[in-house]
Amino acid sequence: MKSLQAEVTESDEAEAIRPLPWYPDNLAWHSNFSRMQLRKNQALERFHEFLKLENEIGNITRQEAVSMVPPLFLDVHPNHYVLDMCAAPGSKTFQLLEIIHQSSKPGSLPDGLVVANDLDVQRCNLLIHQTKRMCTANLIVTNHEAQHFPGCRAHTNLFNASAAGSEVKPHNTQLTFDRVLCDVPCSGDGTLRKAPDIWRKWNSGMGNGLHGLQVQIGMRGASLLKVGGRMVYSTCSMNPVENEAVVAELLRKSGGSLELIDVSNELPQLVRRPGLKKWRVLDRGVWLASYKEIIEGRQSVAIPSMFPSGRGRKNQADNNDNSELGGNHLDGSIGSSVDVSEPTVDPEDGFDEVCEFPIERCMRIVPHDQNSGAFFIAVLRKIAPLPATFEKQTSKSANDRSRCKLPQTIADGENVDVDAAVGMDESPTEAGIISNNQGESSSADKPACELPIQDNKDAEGLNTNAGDLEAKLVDNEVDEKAAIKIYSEESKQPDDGEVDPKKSAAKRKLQIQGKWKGVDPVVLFKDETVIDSIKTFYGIDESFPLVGQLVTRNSDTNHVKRIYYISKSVKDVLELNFSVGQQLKITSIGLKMFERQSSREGSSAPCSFRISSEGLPVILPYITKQILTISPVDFKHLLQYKSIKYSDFVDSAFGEKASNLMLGCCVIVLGTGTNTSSDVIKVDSSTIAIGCWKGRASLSVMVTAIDCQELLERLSNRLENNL
Ligand SMILES: C[S@@+](CC[C@H](N)C(=O)[O-])C[C@H]1O[C@@H](n2cnc3c(N)ncnc32)[C@H](O)[C@@H]1O
Repeated sequence: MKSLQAEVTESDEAEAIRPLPWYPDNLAWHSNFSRMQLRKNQALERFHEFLKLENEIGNITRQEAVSMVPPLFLDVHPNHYVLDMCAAPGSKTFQLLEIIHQSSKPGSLPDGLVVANDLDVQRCNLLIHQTKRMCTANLIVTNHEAQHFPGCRAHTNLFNASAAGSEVKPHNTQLTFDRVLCDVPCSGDGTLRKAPDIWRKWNSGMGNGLHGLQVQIGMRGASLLKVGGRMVYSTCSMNPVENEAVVAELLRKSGGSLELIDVSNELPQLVRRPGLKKWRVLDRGVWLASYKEIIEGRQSVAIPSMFPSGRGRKNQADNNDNSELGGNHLDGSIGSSVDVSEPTVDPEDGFDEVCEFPIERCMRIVPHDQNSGAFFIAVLRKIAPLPATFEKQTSKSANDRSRCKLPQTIADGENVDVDAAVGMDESPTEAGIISNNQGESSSADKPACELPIQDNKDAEGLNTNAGDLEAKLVDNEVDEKAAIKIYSEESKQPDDGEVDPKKSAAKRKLQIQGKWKGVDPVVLFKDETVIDSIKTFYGIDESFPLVGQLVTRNSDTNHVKRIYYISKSVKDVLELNFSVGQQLKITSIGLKMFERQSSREGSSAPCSFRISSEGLPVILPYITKQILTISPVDFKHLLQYKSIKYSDFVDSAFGEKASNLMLGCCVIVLGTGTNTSSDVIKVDSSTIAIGCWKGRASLSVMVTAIDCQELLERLSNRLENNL
């Protein structure tokens, strides 16, 4: 790689690419080339092509280095339930999925799952497009305001209720997570180096305007976290109001249930600086050392929790409850606004407040320490259930957002959290919500009562996505608009085959009748005739669980076009979601496993469903029919010519076996020798297999052009290395 650098810069002093020393197992590498160099420099053309191809396939993800840090501190294990609260465009979700899947053997799925949520529906589509490369059955994508993420708590009476035909098991009565990532919207000043525009646009009002929302998201994350679980709070901003102040407020509100973990022993090679113990708040050009200094009329903009002590002033205590941004002080029992004692003061400067928590355990990553973007990260552990008021606040607001029409009677009264129980519509008391809904937050999705929105005049140009500039595909090189278009066009395609205007109208009606307007319903696919025909045709081994783990997005099960496979963990969440009246607004779920054949030849095949490329790796070890191994030379020809007559295969025995397969989809596995049309097919992590169409006269590949290209490269590497 040094020579590559030399060719570009006429100097070989710096390395072209190098592994990031702090990333485990050398899995992340840093490139010194700018986007411009990659695009324009001819010497880098092949390298650039390689990056683009591998990115498209899903083998490489291009990402700002520091943006990869938060998931590492989550300490995710394959059996964990992980919630990524503000997930789009999904670079961290992808990393989380990689960790969940890291030790999975071919054909087996991890016990954990990732729920990736984002408020913005278009960005959710982008996330779906990005994570599709992962081919995972362990992901659910949802579209909620993170601060109101549904708790899906089933009422105890529902334990035996059959929802969508499935029983809810008592241990599965609430959606809680082992790990929660709050990579919240922020003002994004940490991305200044690569997004210099921020220099002109940024103002202190942006951070002040987001503080309340950030606290709310953190609070909701904490309430959805299991006791003993870890939560990471992160921003790509260096503004303490969006960072240390938020973390301190979470600690304050949690009343000792959350602890800020000292992670100085983790990723020791990552250079980081401690969190700030004291800071001042800038409001309209005035630096404020404490809440006491706020001028009249600005109390609803700069609030106590933005300051290191988190304390308000006595004569404001009552007013704060209703006027403060973000509704942090609703109940008056916990939190800063009602604490009238004098703030802690640093004796050295006489008036600056000092944060009472071990806030230095937070991490600040600054650009000049290791040539990176800037990031703020705090790692929290839940050591006890949260105080009732904290839980109540967050679950109340969540339930207000996901009302469902279930009876309000609670037979066994005691020990039931009435607020959190399904369908318990309490009158909402939640305080001001920063209106940052850019998505399709419909009126149905609005709180019944919204308190005043924060005075945001100062935050002109405030963009709750600004924090995402770091992830705004500057690195990913994905054309965001194009990807959204591709995805939405794809998702617009009727799931039920050909476009029939009558059918489309009926389908629209079905959707409108659903709980989440405009979102295709998730339906468990149970058509035994179809499932049996698939099982018989491909000889799918009984040990592969199909029943109960197939879903579609089409209520008209007779015209299903795509069938998705879900892991056991996703199935459990789905069943819980059914049982609580579909509180989760699911925009994507499962791995596309089977697709209906629509061609004329396809409809005359014994099985009308083909195996999709995404699903093939999961089901491959269980397929016993319609599967053959092929020699490298014939495989190469097949990828090059896309379709080959049976008599034209170099290995004539293979050609004959292929011609004897049943009409329809089949699976071709790359063998190692020259004559490999043997009957014994071994599958391991290095196995290469593709879906093909066994026609009357020829065998044709059923993979995309880009997949063919990548497979040809892999094949030539293998042949070169004699693998
Ligand atoms: C910093 S970005 C997240 C980047 C993402 N974690 C990644 O690594 O690719 C913040 C995201 O929060 C989303 N967002 C803004 N307000 C939100 C809210 N109230 N609830 C959920 N998501 C929100 C934005 O749409 C944006 O995608």
